[in-house]
Amino acid sequence: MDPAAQTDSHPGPDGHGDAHGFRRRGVLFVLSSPSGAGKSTIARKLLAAEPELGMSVSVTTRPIRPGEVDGKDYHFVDLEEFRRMVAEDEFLEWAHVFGHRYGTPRAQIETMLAAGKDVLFDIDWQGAQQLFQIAGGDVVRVFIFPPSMDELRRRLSGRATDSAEVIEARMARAANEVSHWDGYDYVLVNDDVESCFEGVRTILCAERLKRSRQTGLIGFIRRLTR
Ligand SMILES: Nc1ncnc2c1ncn2[C@@H]1O[C@H](COP(=O)(O)OP(=O)(O)OP(=O)(O)O)[C@@H](O)[C@H]1O
Ligand SMILES: Nc1nc2c(ncn2[C@@H]2O[C@H](COP(=O)(O)O)[C@@H](O)[C@H]2O)c(=O)[nH]1
Repeated sequence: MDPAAQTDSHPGPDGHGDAHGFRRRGVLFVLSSPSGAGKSTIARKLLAAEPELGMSVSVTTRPIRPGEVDGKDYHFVDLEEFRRMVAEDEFLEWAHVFGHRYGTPRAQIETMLAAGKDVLFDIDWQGAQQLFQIAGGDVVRVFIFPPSMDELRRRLSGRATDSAEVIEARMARAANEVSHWDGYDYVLVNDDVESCFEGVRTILCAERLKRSRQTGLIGFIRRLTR
């Protein structure tokens, strides 16, 4: 990634920052969990609630599921095209997950950051680690636990998008995914969708504030106290 895209301030509508005069840069916001714990569900709610947040749409060699839309849920490609993208260094990170390949295309992230957006990533622990290294540690990583492994299995079955064989493979990998939880900045349990969403949204808001630069703060305070 172009380091300038990652660290530059977004000038905001008045050229000096956001509506309050604060400069800020894009937050790289990662959600990981074992498959089926609910991160896509939380991600959808977060994107609907936060217009300044853009979604990183991954490229995958996995077959498309019923109901998925190419270009919205993923960019679905064959192995040859994925290999071409790797060879031409088009990925910020990529990994083997559940027998398929998944990668984050670099160009869309640069475009969103240049437009002043924060970026949401739904990626596994391998992707979170790679992104952390690329971004020099300036990544917010949230790990979502299911309430129990039985409930995880119920959710994977209830989603009705995968065969029994695929569900078993994902359950078999769940313990491994969970074992990486302590590499994350925040950990939440998705027992209830609404409260998990509120938790994730609170983390995003707090991290945005932490990164705010106070360039316009003095003027803002003067205007307030005039
Ligand atoms: N808190 C919850 N309570 C009950 N069901 C839930 C909850 N959160 C999500 N679900 C349901 O669980 C299923 C799996 O959720 P989702 O697809 O969001 O998981 P995921 O972590 O994104 O999975 P994957 O990694 O495979 O993409 C969906 O059918 C979703 O509606
Ligand atoms: N390292 C990456 N992991 C990714 C990426 N896109 C998705 N994922 C993760 O793969 C699994 C399976 O997803 P599914 O849609 O097949 O259920 C899940 O844990 C995702 O978070 C990526 O670009 N890089």
